[in-house]
Amino acid sequence: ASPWADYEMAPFDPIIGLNEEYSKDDFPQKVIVGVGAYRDGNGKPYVLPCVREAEKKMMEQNLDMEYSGIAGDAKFVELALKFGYGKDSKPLGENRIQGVQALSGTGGLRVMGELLRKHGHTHIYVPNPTWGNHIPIFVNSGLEVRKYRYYDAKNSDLDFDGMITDIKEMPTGSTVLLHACAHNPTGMDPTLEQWKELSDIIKTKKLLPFFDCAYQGFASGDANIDAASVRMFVEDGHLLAMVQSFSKNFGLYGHRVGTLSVVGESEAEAKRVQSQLKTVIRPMYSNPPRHGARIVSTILSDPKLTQDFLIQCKEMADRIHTMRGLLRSNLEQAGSTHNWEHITRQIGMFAYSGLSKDQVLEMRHKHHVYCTADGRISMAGVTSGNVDYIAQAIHAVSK
Ligand SMILES: Cc1ncc(COP(=O)(O)O)c(CN[C@@H](CCC(=O)O)C(=O)O)c1O
Repeated sequence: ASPWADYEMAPFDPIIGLNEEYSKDDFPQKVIVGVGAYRDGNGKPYVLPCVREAEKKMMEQNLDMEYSGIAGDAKFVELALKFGYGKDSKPLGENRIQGVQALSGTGGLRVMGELLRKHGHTHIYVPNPTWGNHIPIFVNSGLEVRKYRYYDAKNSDLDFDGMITDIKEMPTGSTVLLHACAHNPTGMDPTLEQWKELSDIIKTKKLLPFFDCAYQGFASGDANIDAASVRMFVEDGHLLAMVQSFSKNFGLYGHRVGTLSVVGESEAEAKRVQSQLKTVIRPMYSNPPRHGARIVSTILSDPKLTQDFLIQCKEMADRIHTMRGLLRSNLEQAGSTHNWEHITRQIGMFAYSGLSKDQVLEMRHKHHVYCTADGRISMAGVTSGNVDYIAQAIHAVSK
């Protein structure tokens, strides 16, 4: 008999699997607002012009195709950490922040999950709700995933009191995963004052803050504003970890470009952690791909290209912001009596609509509008051409 005879068909991925179902739908006005990947005003994937510019520059350099180091492209990591932590970051200047190139956010999260388990951690706390893949990433790392309250569905708002209460209950030394900005899937972020309160309580509790920074520059349109939470925690003296993804802000989705870094008490300590990260990486995938890291490195080491990037990233953020206003006003014009102000209060890639699973499935099967089962709408998939149709569909299933 075949050695594969007893393999079951695995279920579709709740986010990426939606593409598969959508592609089989031949309804002419079908719309997908599932995967958090930016689309331009015509609903098409968007390659930032500064990325094309960078590739042109790279083509002239006759670059080799040698293996990268286990920790990846050192120049890229240096520039990426400066972009994330800030060029004036004190610990960065003291070399107390050390990192590795990661296979984008997912890869960085998994490597850190493996490192934590390898060094005796048994659990990690993630927000409820959180990006769906966070859970299997850490479960497969061998960690127990615990949740802390994050969202008040009744009021479509942050459940800050619940969050603080749950954090106060966490055992000392626990790792607490935090979305640096543009929380996925709710789009609800703590205010700066709330981040300050979180920093104080996390410090008092001696927890390990682990930032997932997947939308820097893409949320508010300002890369410094979007990194304010991480930089505040570093200012407050936290020794933390951060994953950076360059999928959305640089539009490098399929190039798998990211970093994983730690802030240590000393340069030597941070370098010891970096060396341990390399022992996880080597037997997992050995070393990361070069092209995407070279693109980011080419952009961030060229003042003109950096300026172009910041403008082009802001343009993406601004388009999404405009679509939020349009979706909300179209819902109101469609005659919906629900309060949709949370759509314009939320930030980043996603609107957490509040639609129930049944309403989502009805919208999918009857109106051919595809969002994830939790009611999350990728605002990047909304355009002035389809916003009315989407609003009508949401209204039809929620009146
Ligand atoms: C908070 C968060 N962290 C990490 C990632 C991982 O992205 P990388 O490309 O590995 O850096 C995502 C992407 N979440 C999007 C994209 C599709 C997906 O991977 O699920 C989403 O939720 O639709 C994310 O939203």
